[in-house]
Amino acid sequence: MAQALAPVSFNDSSDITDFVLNKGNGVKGLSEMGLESLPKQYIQPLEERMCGTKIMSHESIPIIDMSKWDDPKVAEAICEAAEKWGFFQIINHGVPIEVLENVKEASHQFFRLPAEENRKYLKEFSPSNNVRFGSSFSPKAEKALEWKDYLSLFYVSEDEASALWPAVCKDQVLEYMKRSEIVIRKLLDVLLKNLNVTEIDETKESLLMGSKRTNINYYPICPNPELTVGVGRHSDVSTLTFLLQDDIGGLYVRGNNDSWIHVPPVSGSIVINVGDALQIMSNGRYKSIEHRVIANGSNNRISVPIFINPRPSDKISPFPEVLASGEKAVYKEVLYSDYVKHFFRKAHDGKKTIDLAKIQLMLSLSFFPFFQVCNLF
Ligand SMILES: COc1cc(/C=C/C(=O)SCCNC(=O)CCNC(=O)[C@H](O)C(C)(C)COP(=O)(O)OP(=O)(O)OC[C@H]2O[C@@H](n3cnc4c(N)ncnc43)[C@H](O)[C@@H]2OP(=O)(O)O)ccc1O
Ligand SMILES: O=C(O)CCC(=O)C(=O)O
Ligand SMILES: [Fe+2]
Repeated sequence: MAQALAPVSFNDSSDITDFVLNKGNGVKGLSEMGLESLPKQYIQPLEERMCGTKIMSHESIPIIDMSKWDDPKVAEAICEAAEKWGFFQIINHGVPIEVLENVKEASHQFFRLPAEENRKYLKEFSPSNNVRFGSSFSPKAEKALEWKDYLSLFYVSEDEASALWPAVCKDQVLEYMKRSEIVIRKLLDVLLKNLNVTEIDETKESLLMGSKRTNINYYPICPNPELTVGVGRHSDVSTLTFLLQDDIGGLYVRGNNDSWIHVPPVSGSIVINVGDALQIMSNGRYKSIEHRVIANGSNNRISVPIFINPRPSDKISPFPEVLASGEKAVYKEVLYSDYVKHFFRKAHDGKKTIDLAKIQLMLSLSFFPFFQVCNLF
């Protein structure tokens, strides 16, 4: 049962920000007050709303059955999906359904806690930088806030997680992460073989899956879902993202020609998507595709992504094996923690984060005779 909130009235918009972000009520607190209309901070500009966009209802991202894992057709389907779509769903992946159900239930338990409990994990109060409760994405940088609360758990060790993660969900999240590991290794193995990387040594293991972060996203019922977003357009900064969603739906992936494609909930499935780090390491062969989540007027929604990342101290760049045939590097070397900080310090802005790593074509003006002539005047 949701906690009944004491009546709160807001005099101005800074009261709402304080209630949601500083007091730790989240948008969940706003939603449970039964607001009749969306506070103005959450109203997105027209171009960021879903209405008016082209939705390709007859298209869908691939669904890949992993039960016949050794079948070369499965590997082929995975690589093709990562190249063409950057997104696919997997079924019969080997993570027990019970583990998935338990993590969804534990996520609801966390978001059923009173605000005083959740508040303990706000950046200012959290016992560790590795556990963080928040709302929206980057509130200080955003012109319009997003209708989402989250708990973000950076994995360091079982001991640290046992000591610091919230008691209502730590065991279930740890089990989910442990069981997903084998599937993630299989996927990376296949994707890397296709790039002529036949051995994942210690260095590559760190670059591909040296750190893991699990987020629990909570999208409460919204009074005017058409005016806002759950999560704005972005690509993930991970190597791969392993995403569990519940049965509500609302995740959209960018398709061709400015269109959007829904990722329908499929019972027992996991959504896999390529992140920017793998796009960089594969020199653009695998694509991290823009995606977003709409707000919902009648149901609360939960999703639980595991972001598989390089270590913060790793320097990422295209793998030598990918460039061995003479292919030109499209991306330069970047320190992964710099890359992630750049992502977190701005509002969601589609695929712009990766510009940080792009090698810019320097056209020296003096190279062209025409400009040399102009320079004379
Ligand atoms: C929240 O909504 C989201 C999230 C996402 C996430 C998509 C991903 O792909 S997450 C995978 C990211 N990779 C990693 O976490 C592994 C590497 N980690 C690191 O490099 C570092 O741990 C770090 C994340 C860069 C933090 O380093 P630290 O030195 O501790 O830096 P800070 O100063 O604390 O943070 C910098 C800046 O980022 C903000 N921030 C930090 N962690 C989070 C977090 N978990 N969630 C949200 N924001 C975070 C922090 O507030 C700082 O900003 P300030 O303005 O406060 O200075 C996709 C879509 C979503 O909607
Ligand atoms: O909630 C979802 O389905 C996707 C969330 C997402 O894109 C993210 O957390 O990076
Ligand atoms: Fe995402």
